[in-house]
Order: sequence, then structure tokens, then C-alpha cells
Amino acid sequence: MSDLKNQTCEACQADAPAVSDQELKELMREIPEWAPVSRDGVMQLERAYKFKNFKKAWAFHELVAQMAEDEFHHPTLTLEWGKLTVTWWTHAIKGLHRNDFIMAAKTDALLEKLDS
Ligand SMILES: C[C@H](O)[C@H](O)[C@H]1CNC2=NC(N)=NC(=O)C2=N1
Repeated sequence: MSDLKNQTCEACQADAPAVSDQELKELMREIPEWAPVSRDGVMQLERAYKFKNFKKAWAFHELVAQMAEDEFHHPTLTLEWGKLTVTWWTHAIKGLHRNDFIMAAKTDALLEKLDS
């Protein structure tokens, strides 16, 4: 079991390999709260985090945005009252790269940084 949350993203070019079906299955085991979704034929990873109000969701949004910039790999973030939906995929390959699983695991790890 690789420790995805402690890995870093690699620079992603257009010819980078998308994860295989087998790799997808294996990697999903490490991020069980996430769902693989297909949008307009593009495979993505998505998780909706629930919070007690907008301010908490906003605080988590800030943490995720900063982490994305630090790793230079960016998600779609949908911020609502009491909820932040995070979606990862790799634009350069129009699909899922190992980077997306690393970032999903890092996103889960960020929850512990939120003051309760
Ligand atoms: C120029 C290009 O946008 C950059 O290389 C990075 C920025 N962040 C990125 N984020 C994501 N999710 N996919 C990318 O392909 C990507 N590319």
C-alpha cells in the first residue's frame, strides 16, 4: 500500500500516462471516500466534504487551494454553505493521472489541519 499523501506530484505533460483500470482499482482503495466520475468522457475523482457552516467550508477551501498551488496541480472547488466539493483530474491528459490520487489523499489529510 503506497503512502499517497506523502508523495509529491510529478510535472504532467500531454503524453503522460493515464492510470489503467487496474491501477484505478488499486488506488481507489487508498481513498475510499472518493468516487471516480466520468464527465464529458473525462474521468475525475470527486468528494463532497460537509461542514457545520459556510465559514468552516471556506477555511477548508483555503487550505486546499494553497496546497494545490504548492503542488502546482489544481482542482475544481465548489464552495457552498456547509459543503466543499473537490474534484481532481489532470487537464493535460483529459483524465486521471497518479497525481490526482496523491492530491485526493493530501486533501483528506488536510482535514486534520482544520481547527475543530
Ligand atoms: C500550464 C498547465 O496548466 C500547468 O502545467 C498545470 C497547472 N495545474 C494543473 N492542474 C491540473 N489538475 N491539471 C493540469 O494539467 C495542470 N497543469
